[in-house]
Amino acid sequence: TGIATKHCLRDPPPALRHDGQLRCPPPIDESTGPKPVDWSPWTHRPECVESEKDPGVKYCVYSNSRHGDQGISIITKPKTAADSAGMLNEEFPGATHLIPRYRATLLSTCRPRAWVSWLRARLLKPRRSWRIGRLVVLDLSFPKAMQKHVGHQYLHLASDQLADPERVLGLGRSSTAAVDIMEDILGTNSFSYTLGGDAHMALYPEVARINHACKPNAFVRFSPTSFDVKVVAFRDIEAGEEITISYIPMNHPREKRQRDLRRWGFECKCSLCTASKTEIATSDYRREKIASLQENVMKAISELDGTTAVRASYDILELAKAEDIHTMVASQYEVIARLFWKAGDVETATKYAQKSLDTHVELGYIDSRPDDLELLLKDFTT
Ligand SMILES: C[S@@+](CC[C@H](N)C(=O)[O-])C[C@H]1O[C@@H](n2cnc3c(N)ncnc32)[C@H](O)[C@@H]1O
Repeated sequence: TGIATKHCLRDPPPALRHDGQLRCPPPIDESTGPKPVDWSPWTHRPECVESEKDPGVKYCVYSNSRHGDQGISIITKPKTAADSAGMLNEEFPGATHLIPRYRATLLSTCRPRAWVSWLRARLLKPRRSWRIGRLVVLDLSFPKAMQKHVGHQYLHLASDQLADPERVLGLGRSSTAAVDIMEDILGTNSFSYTLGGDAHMALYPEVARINHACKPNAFVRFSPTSFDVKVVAFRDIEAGEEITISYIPMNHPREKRQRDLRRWGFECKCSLCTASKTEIATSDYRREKIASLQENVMKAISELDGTTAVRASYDILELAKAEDIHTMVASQYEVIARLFWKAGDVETATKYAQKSLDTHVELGYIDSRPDDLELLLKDFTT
């Protein structure tokens, strides 16, 4: 049932602030009441529908059209919305790397539906990022729980309640199966996103403008505490160079990457996929070798053959470096650390654990915290 938000204390005196009951809980469904009600933190009355397949399970559209500059709409279960409402008040921590002037450049050069590199950098340094928020978030179980036309109706409502629905409607569309424009836009442009522990899809209209490359120069980092995302540069991106991200895991050979991307509705034309035959063969050779060495590591671990596991892991590390798969380099340091830890060599394990953390921080994947190493080593023992 709904909660009458009018009667709760919006700004309790400091002495009472510890008592959560006195605060306004976020309204969770459409039955809160028809009259002037403070829907805070939502700007619209949440519209809800019961699952066809699972009676009793409800999904609602929650919108705040003033969040950021484009608003936010979330289609999810009431509990997830209530639990995550606090994220609306948060910003991505560590905002020191922002390059605000990017916004103007990005928006003015926007060319919908063009594959050509519309998104160009002025100059982006490694670990420098540009912060973006405002989106549509959709619980992945929602489309399966609804009749198609009901699902589409709620998707349209979610888009209509944003500050500028045109920003969503102007996005590229490439699905062959979708029957509805919003379904196509979400399928073409959204990311997997976890909210309240459940799988969701998230659409960030600005990130959606970034093309895929199999050797990208940037990646998207999601905030754990807010709805913001950052686009972080892996390396210096020159003025005029296109900003690219990878839509898929970065360590696969060309054929597998093309297969995966066809599911997104396109044939990849990035520089790696269109390189010379020799370059593609060289890259595929290394990536296939990484995959077979990973199998060797697993086999050696199951046979308690630490020496073989460590040797194969070093080989993977070198191949990942040669292929510029930065994320794999960082995680491979951790694999090596864990193998040494298992073998009882705490000193070497600690050295590689630190290298893994440093590489993640250098890449901008994580922000450095004083207890990082301690926490990682603790994880080795559990
Ligand atoms: C998320 S959108 C990217 C932005 C889009 N190019 C735009 O201008 O709005 C994904 C679509 O961009 C195109 N695209 C992205 N990366 C590509 C690539 N590496 N090769 C070919 N097409 C690509 C495909 O049409 C794909 O369906």
